[in-house]
Amino acid sequence: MQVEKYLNEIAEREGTVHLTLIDPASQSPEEAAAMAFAAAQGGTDAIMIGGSTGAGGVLLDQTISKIKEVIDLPIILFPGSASGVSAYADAIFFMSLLNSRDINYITGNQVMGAPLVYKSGIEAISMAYIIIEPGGTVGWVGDARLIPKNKPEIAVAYSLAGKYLGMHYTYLETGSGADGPATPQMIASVKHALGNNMLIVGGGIRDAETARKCVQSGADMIVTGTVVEETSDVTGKIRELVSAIKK
Ligand SMILES: CC(C)=CCC/C(C)=C/CC/C(C)=C/CC/C(C)=C/COP(=O)(O)OP(=O)(O)O
Ligand SMILES: O=P(O)(O)OC[C@@H](O)CO
Ligand SMILES: [Mg+2]
Repeated sequence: MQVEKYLNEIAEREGTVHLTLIDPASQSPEEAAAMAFAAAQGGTDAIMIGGSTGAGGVLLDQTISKIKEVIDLPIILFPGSASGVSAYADAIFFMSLLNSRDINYITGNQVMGAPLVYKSGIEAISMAYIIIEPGGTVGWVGDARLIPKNKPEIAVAYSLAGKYLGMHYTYLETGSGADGPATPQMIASVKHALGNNMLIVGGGIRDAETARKCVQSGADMIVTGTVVEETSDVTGKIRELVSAIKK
């Protein structure tokens, strides 16, 4: 429970958690380590590692070990499949894509990955993963029945189902590189239904204003990936986002 406790305590103390997503397929392990170092300087709380395509094996392990050489922040796996499990990480978002049509994303990869998580001793953090329009690559890969962005009640129903199944975290995802995150109305409705359960929001968050709106609507944690990959000043960008969302 160490990493989950760490995140929940930050949410409690500072109002919000900032997570930086690094895709091991997008750059070399050394470049990933430089990004993670810069993100840590900017005040991010933890690093998420994953991608919807080709994010496993030696490259994943090396990326995590290089990052661990330069920072002390928790490294949390964000797996696109069972091959996204690595013993080098501290924890894994052990998620089920609740609105997938494909059983492999609901329980299949989890069954293949669970023994690896058990053997490696990394911490599993249970999470309901819910994909909203437009959904991006992850929506396509995960064969999600995308939730229309103007239908908060459907997102609420999925979030409650996840909570009643015992999942501690709920992730509202619009897809990496989306035009924006879930609407304030959807975030507010879902958080209201979840109560104390943690709500993560990600997809298309690029600036302080958008991040702040998510948090004011009820997000407990904000994920940014693309903006960090694209900026030339990672520390400055993270600092901008972090100072917008923390109290
Ligand atoms: C718990 C275990 C072992 C597996 C879970 C498997 C599930 C449910 C996967 C959900 C569907 C999926 C493909 C998720 C990928 C999550 C992810 C890492 C998305 C973001 O990746 P980016 O690399 O930013 O996006 P692109 O792929 O678009 O670049
Ligand atoms: O790359 P971005 O758009 O920041 O999205 C992050 C995350 O929600 C993707 O899983
Ligand atoms: Mg990617």
